[in-house]
Amino acid sequence: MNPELLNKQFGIAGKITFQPFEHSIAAELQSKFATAKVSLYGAHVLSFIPKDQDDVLFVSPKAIYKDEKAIRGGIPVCWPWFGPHPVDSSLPSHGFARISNWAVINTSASDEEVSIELGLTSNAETMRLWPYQFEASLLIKLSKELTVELTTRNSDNKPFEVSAALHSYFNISDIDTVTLEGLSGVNYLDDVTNANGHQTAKLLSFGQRTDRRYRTSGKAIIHDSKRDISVKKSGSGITVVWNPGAELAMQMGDLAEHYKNMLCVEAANSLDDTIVIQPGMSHTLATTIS
Ligand SMILES: O=P(O)(O)OC[C@H]1O[C@H](O)[C@H](O)[C@@H](O)[C@@H]1O
Repeated sequence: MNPELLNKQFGIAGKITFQPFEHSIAAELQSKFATAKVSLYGAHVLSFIPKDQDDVLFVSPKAIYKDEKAIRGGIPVCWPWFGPHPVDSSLPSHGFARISNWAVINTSASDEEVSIELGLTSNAETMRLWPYQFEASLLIKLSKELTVELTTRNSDNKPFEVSAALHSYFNISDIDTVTLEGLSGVNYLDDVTNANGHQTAKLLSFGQRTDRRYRTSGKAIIHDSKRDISVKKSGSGITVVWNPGAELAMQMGDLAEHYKNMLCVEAANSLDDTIVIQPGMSHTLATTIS
């Protein structure tokens, strides 16, 4: 598909247009309240800009745009596994959705909301990486809020297991001063120390490498000096909180010093919230950002 054909088939005047973007194509969405940009490579939301605000999402100025590489920032779709593959570490980290080209399935627009649905279906290449027939879709709805819904449908004749994350990178003023609310009283697995923990403080602060999987389905609020960002979710029993900290970030060519301006708060299915999907059934993991 090229942008002209996509504009003909799915473009909506003044609301949705398709443009060439790096090695792929991006959809630009414009609602009454905000704009958003979505790359078809990875079904990757790259920006969410409410009127008169800065981008709510962070994309690294050092992000690398090429096939087989995930874009550093925005909302990578980690699927059908989160983190390293459970048994074969040679397979792509965080699955293959974020390094696959997705198709446009549908677009729609009303006075209040603009939406686009992207799809990824099993094929010879995905069967090599993950031997199941599936239909995945990512529905992106832009109104005052941004909602992203990842639906996995099992179109095979045997059950399969999925872990996943909507790995949202938020644009923040300074990792040393930002705080995160909503995790108090929640148990977590600390992936830096590999130890279990329990959050007692009302606000979580950073300033060092943080990589935790919190066992919660509740909402979180980022308190930044310039605004609050609310991260709601559904179909998710795990919230991943990640910032690599200075030392690790400096080893990441596509991030480096820009780690200071990002915080990941991710609606996820992982650990004992890994989802088993029976043939013909589906599961939806969703996040709403405002
Ligand atoms: O570098 P990536 O493959 O995009 O992964 C980035 C990060 O994703 C998640 O937040 C994990 O919890 C981290 O352990 C990981 O480092």
